[in-house]
Amino acid sequence: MNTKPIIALDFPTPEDVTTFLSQFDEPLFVKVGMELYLQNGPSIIRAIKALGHDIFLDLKLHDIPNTVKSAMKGLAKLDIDLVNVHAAGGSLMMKAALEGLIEGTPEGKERPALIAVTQLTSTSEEQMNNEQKIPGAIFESVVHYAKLAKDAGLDGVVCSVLEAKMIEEACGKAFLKVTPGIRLAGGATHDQKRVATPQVARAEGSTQIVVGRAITKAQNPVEAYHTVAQLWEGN
Ligand SMILES: O=c1ccn([C@@H]2O[C@H](COP(=O)(O)O)[C@@H](O)[C@H]2O)c(=O)[nH]1
Repeated sequence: MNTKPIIALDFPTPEDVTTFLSQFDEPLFVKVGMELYLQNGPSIIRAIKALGHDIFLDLKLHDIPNTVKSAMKGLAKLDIDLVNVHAAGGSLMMKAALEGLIEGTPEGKERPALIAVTQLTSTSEEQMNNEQKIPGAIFESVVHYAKLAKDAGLDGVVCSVLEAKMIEEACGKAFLKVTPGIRLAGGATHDQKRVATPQVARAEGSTQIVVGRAITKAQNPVEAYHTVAQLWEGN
């Protein structure tokens, strides 16, 4: 799996994406989320892939197993590298997602990696306790979901940097720990609750970092990307 920082393309239109990507002269790893995909559909994936970039399709599927399986079967036909579901959908749903992905991947193509969202990085422990009615520390819930995802045969999870080391201990180094909530030191945290810098992400065992606004809203996005990449790579 590509280890470049994953840039979250949280834009509404293909024009926004083209304008943003045209500033870069290298292949990137980008994330297409709900905002972009739900307004533009599969054509946006084809357009980004034609430019030579790797794609994480971040749709966080969460439904009954049969529905998720069928949806994954369809998504597997797109040229994507990484896709996800919510671990809260349960073991049967995660297994069904994997089956759909395997069945839908065209012959001769590598199946996209499949990961599960544990607890969103915008969720605080207090919120989890009071709103989801899950008692205890948030890391316990995150590690529990990571183990469920591993047992269901998934390739990894989305978690915050703060839980990456514990997941590595529980699920192994090769299990993907994809961590959003990345900020440069002193940067605005916006709606994120469990944040860390790229340096801490590297030290804690994240396998991939996801960076949105710290790059896309920067005055000079290319410079911000290279700063993040250097800190992440330890240069
Ligand atoms: O737990 C999660 C899962 C997904 N995300 C997504 O990552 C980016 C983060 O954007 P920033 O601007 O760097 O905060 C965004 O697309 C989310 O949908 C997440 O943040 N947390």
